[in-house]
Amino acid sequence: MYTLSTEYWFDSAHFLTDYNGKCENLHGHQWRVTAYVRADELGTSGTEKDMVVDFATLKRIVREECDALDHTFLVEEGSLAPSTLEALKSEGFSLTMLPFRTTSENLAHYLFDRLSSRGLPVCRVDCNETPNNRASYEPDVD
Ligand SMILES: Nc1nc2c(c(=O)[nH]1)N=C([C@H](O)[C@H](O)COP(=O)(O)OP(=O)(O)OP(=O)(O)O)CN2
Ligand SMILES: [Zn+2]
Repeated sequence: MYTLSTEYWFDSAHFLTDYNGKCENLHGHQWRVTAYVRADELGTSGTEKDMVVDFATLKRIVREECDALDHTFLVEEGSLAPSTLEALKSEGFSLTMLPFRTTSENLAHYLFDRLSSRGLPVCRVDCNETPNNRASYEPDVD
């Protein structure tokens, strides 16, 4: 089994709905994302001979997914009044509407699905909310 990983990051604002503490307030993180791809066998020909995936491809896709979230306000759908959303948009703020509570666990799962849908043989995604606090998502494989 071969495993590759690459790391990238995005800076975003969020708040946690139904949180009894400071994280219910709007605040920001630099989320650091580590994506792992895995294969039993290496490529046999062309650019990806003896590779799981070309690092250039892996880096590009992970960066594109992180850049899509970077410097946006991650908003859980239904967590803000429509008038608030309109006011934020009218001020020119970039919002990313997400159908889940914006925990690091859910963001790791979301990014896993995004990377998988783009054809990467992703096996795990880590999402560090702070240098010390990390959530990982990896599906059951049985
Ligand atoms: N399991 C999870 N717990 C928490 C999450 C999460 O995504 N998954 N998220 C938060 C908040 O986003 C919060 O911003 C994190 O705050 P905190 O852990 O307090 O981190 P700080 O670095 O700001 O802590 P200090 O030690 O106070 O500096 C909460 N929990
Ligand atoms: Zn937070």
